[in-house]
Amino acid sequence: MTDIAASPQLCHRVGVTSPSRAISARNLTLTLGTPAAPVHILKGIDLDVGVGEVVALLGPSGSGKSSLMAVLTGLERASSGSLEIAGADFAALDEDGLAQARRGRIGIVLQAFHLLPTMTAVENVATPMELAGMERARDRARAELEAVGLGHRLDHYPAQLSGGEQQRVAIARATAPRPALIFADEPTGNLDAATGAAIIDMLFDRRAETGATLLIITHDAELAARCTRVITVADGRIASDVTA
Ligand SMILES: Nc1ncnc2c1ncn2[C@@H]1O[C@H](COP(=O)(O)OP(=O)(O)OP(=O)(O)O)[C@@H](O)[C@H]1O
Repeated sequence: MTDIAASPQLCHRVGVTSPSRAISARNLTLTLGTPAAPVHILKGIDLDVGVGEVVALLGPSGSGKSSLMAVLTGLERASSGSLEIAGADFAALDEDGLAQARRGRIGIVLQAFHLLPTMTAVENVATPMELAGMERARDRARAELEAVGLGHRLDHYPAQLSGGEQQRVAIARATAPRPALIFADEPTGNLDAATGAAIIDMLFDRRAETGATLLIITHDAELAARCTRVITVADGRIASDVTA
């Protein structure tokens, strides 16, 4: 009998472990608002993203990019459709299940950093790993902060750091658990151009180092050009999908 676990190629084919697709979504919809006044935000999204792809998500304001990211990260439950993220069936999970599936699988970087103000840089990076029961969380947090050039800021609080430094902490927090996927929503939106460019270099470097799949929401055409694939969202649907 073939030992599936001992055959990575077969694992890929049968989808037992190490799925070759990071994202597989079929006919995803998201409707919010009230029953009397429903807002149809996502209107049937079909999307496959392979492991290691670097995808830019473009589209006009209000087109549904952040909502799509919220669904793909499990922060928001789709109203209908199927969704597999790094081998986990997100459509079948309840809130607790989604939270658990996110841990270690997904790293998120947002425009507004979202660091905890009462924790130092190393605590901000280590705490999610500690909560997820990962070993050596502090050591890993220190190493990741060193990798983003903040080895000299480990014990600083967010208020003692510049915007660019805070975003580097947020990147370290997202990448330290070695997630299969990193999602970034306009990660340079609060930074000046030079700092923003340095942050993107850092994010791309860390992604390359970890082999994660990266999906990044941006309005910046230059940044989109650095991605291997550009998806445009319009009115809750995928309007175009171009692989370089
Ligand atoms: N909780 C909610 N209830 C009702 N409508 C919502 C809710 N959240 C978002 N929307 C609407 O869904 C649409 C898509 O919003 P979303 O934030 O996903 O767009 P976006 O493409 O990310 O926009 P931007 O580029 O401006 O950030 C918008 O029209 C927004 O007003």
